[in-house]
Amino acid sequence: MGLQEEIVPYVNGGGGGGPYNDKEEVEDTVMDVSAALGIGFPLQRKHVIVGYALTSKKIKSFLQPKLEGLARNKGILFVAIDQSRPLSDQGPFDIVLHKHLHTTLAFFFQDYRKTHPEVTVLDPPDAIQHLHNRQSMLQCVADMNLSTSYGKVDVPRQLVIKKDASSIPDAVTKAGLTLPLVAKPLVADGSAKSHELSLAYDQYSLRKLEPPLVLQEFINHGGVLFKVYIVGEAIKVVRRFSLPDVCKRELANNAGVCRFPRVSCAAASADDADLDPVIAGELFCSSMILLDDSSINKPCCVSDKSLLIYSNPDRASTATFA
Ligand SMILES: Nc1ncnc2c1ncn2[C@@H]1O[C@H](COP(=O)(O)OP(=O)(O)OP(=O)(O)O)[C@@H](O)[C@H]1O
Ligand SMILES: O=P(O)(O)O[C@H]1[C@H](O)[C@H](O)[C@H](OP(=O)(O)O)[C@@H](OP(=O)(O)O)[C@@H]1O
Repeated sequence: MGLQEEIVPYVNGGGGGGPYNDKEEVEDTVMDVSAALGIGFPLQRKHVIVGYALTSKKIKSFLQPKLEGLARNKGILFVAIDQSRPLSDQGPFDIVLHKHLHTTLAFFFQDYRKTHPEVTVLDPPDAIQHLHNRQSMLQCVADMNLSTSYGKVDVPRQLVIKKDASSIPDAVTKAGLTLPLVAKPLVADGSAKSHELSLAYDQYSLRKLEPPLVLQEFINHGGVLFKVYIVGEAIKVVRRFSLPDVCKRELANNAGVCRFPRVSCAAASADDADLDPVIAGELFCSSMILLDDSSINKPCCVSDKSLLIYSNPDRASTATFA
């Protein structure tokens, strides 16, 4: 069985909805990702050991038996890291993979990277610290100030409320934010609570929210967003259904703050959906899991945010990280 046959069922989760739908793309991406991680096929050595420190939730969703079996057939072994013990007492590892380290292990990581420079640590804790906060994580996008003839990359106007919910209405007025607003927990630590988002139609209802939080202006973007997965040179864009546009009439006829579910998850694939030509023509990335080249053995930036595409009156598109 070739690489493609082995990977596609897993990558598509058997029932579609995964980021890849085309066998060639799967193989190209696996090769690109392997090259980005310094894994050459056929493997130059007996096997590559990937140590992982993941939550049980992430292990369940990511490290599925099909992936482990496929990896093993290619000489790549996934080994769980004991998060209560120093990394140097474990291994040996060739690559270390983690997400949302708790402080003990983050401490072990810093020491481990000094004593094991030969090991590729993906997303070194000190390089992704700013991503655990919904204000600082978007700052790197705002600082890019990226604008071309095709359009610009932007972030929604937003306001951070650290405490005292009663002050929110006045703060929104003072900041000049336009309703509706998306309310998001300030902390983005991967917990279920960090994904509890709400849509506010009037600012006085905002008093009910629980700081610390970020209030973002809602950006109409045609109900579709784009997610980009990048590891080294490997790039994959998928389209996902998103929150529908909010028109003025809907805004006038609605009040309060409404919690909404996780709308753009893998099951909400819009890859085969008919897109508004204006949006479809301006392919930008959206919620991006960015593991740029610098993440391999160097400080890196991992971005995992929703990027919304909408067209300005001047026809140029704006890609907005949200
Ligand atoms: N400013 C915004 N304007 C319009 N829609 C938004 C905005 N911010 C978020 N959304 C909608 O809310 C969804 C979730 O937003 P976001 O990605 O910030 O939260 P999240 O919990 O990190 O999501 P996930 O981890 O599931 O990708 C987005 O997919 C998009 O549909
Ligand atoms: O659309 P996907 O499945 O890529 O969305 C991911 C999202 O990009 C983040 O990776 C989430 O991880 P956390 O921020 O750590 O929660 C994933 O959430 P999870 O609950 O499924 O792990 C999303 O699936």
